[in-house]
Amino acid sequence: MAPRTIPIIDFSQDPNVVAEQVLAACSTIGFFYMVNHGLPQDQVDRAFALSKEYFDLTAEEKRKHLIQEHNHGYSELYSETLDPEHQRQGDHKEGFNFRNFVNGKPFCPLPDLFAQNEDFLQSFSRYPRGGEASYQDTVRAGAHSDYGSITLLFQKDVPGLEVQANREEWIAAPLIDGSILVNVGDQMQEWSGGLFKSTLHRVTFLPEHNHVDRYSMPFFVHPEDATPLVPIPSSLVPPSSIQKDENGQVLTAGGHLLRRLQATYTYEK
Ligand SMILES: O=C(O)CCC(=O)C(=O)O
Ligand SMILES: [Fe+2]
Repeated sequence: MAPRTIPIIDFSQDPNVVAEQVLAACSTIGFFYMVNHGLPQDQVDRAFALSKEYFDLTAEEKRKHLIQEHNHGYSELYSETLDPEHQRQGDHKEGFNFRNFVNGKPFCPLPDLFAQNEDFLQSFSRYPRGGEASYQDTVRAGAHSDYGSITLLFQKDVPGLEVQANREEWIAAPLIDGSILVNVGDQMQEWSGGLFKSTLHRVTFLPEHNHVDRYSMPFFVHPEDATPLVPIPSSLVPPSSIQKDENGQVLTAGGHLLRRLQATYTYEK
């Protein structure tokens, strides 16, 4: 049975205790808050300030770097639909995703603002205030699991994230000052033979969203595209079937990501 609240894990404890708590969280609810993690708050604040500065640019400026299949660039309001089976409309949020830097170089040319602040880049999302009245769903970012290994999420000012505990009940993921919310993604679930849970989560409209923009920064941790998604040898990892792609090959991290992006994004050429 997964806990009904998201556990808070103090990373300044004895590492063995931390490891036990991480194992318990990842194998039940698939989410935990990391506190005393050592990442200075002023760096987080600077990254949020950079994200605000970027989203405040004109639509024309932002559209110069529209996201394409390679998953790098700007996504406009409604262009991503995280839960295509249940949503009537795309997500009420805008975002900017970055691909891994290789040899210190970004995958594609960056907007000037980002090129001058490379140390602070991760995925940025903004959920603009208002809009619920004209929006057809009460959900702003559809229910989904993350596609990578783990995600480190920073939220600011207003909550809205919900996590599905026990595969049925939605529980709120409140803001906890100075914490990083960590969750297991699909790749980690595969590597652990299903021991670690890649849990559904979503963002819903809250009354305060009428007045306040909501910003979040998910840092999606991904391995090299060619990494196979096969269970790692461990006494804790149960034997499980290995996922294959359309060509009968073992599914890779990059293959899985591509599948998910194709199902959830509408790209403009
Ligand atoms: O904005 C949030 O709080 C979460 C967003 C999210 O789950 C995602 O972008 O994968
Ligand atoms: Fe997510």
